[in-house]
Amino acid sequence: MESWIIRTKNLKKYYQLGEHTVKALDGMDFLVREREFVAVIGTSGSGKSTLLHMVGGLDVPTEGEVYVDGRNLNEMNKEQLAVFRRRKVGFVFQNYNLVPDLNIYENVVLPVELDGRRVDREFAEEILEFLKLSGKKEALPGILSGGQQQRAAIARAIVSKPAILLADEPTGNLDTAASHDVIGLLKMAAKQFQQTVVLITHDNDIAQLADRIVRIEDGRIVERGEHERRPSHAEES
Ligand SMILES: Nc1ncnc2c1ncn2[C@@H]1O[C@H](COP(=O)(O)OP(=O)(O)OP(=O)(O)O)[C@@H](O)[C@H]1O
Repeated sequence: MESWIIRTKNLKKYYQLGEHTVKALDGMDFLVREREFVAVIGTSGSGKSTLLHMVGGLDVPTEGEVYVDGRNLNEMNKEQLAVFRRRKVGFVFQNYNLVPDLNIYENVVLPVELDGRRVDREFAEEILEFLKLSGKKEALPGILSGGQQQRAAIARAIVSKPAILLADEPTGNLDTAASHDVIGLLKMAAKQFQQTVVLITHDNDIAQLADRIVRIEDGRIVERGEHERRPSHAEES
């Protein structure tokens, strides 16, 4: 049996702008297997970010359902959703969102501390080493390159041991070499720490690094990429 860690059912998100209805998502059945690395591509305005926000519990749908790790997000209240976001999901955005006054180590462990949990120092060090940031622990974000800052943001997303990582154009501010470096490391880290990744990108070359590419247009999936290479665990099951 397939094991879907993310499953949306007839997902719709409509925005009313005066007389006009913007159908950002228009009946989307988006499926991701456990530990899969999926790239979502599509033109500007096709609904990619909206989809990611729904899956990450950052926004609520107009209609339809979102299941993550067997739980229906629609059935969660505000507090449950906040806990879900803190524990189940790691977000990586285009602009890194690092706190400028905290050093890299402090930035990376901040979400765990804010969640009132004990920091697993050894795990944090392991991730930093994995992402080639061991030498930058004491550095403030401002002196790091874009690629290093994004790797720190990825370390921060992974350190709370979420089941899924949601990355919205994480290479949008990086050059080609840094982009490939960051996504290559993200992929290896996700494998190492057994996480599922959904990556939004405009960049076809970057998308090729994923296990599967899903293409969306006008709030609908137009290509599921099922012919693409599957992750080894899915082949085994
Ligand atoms: N809060 C909002 N109010 C009104 N319309 C919105 C809102 N958020 C998104 N939209 C519209 O929904 C559609 C999908 O937006 P979305 O940001 O998901 O697209 P995208 O594929 O991520 O685009 P991009 O690649 O440019 O980031 C667009 O037409 C956008 O203008």
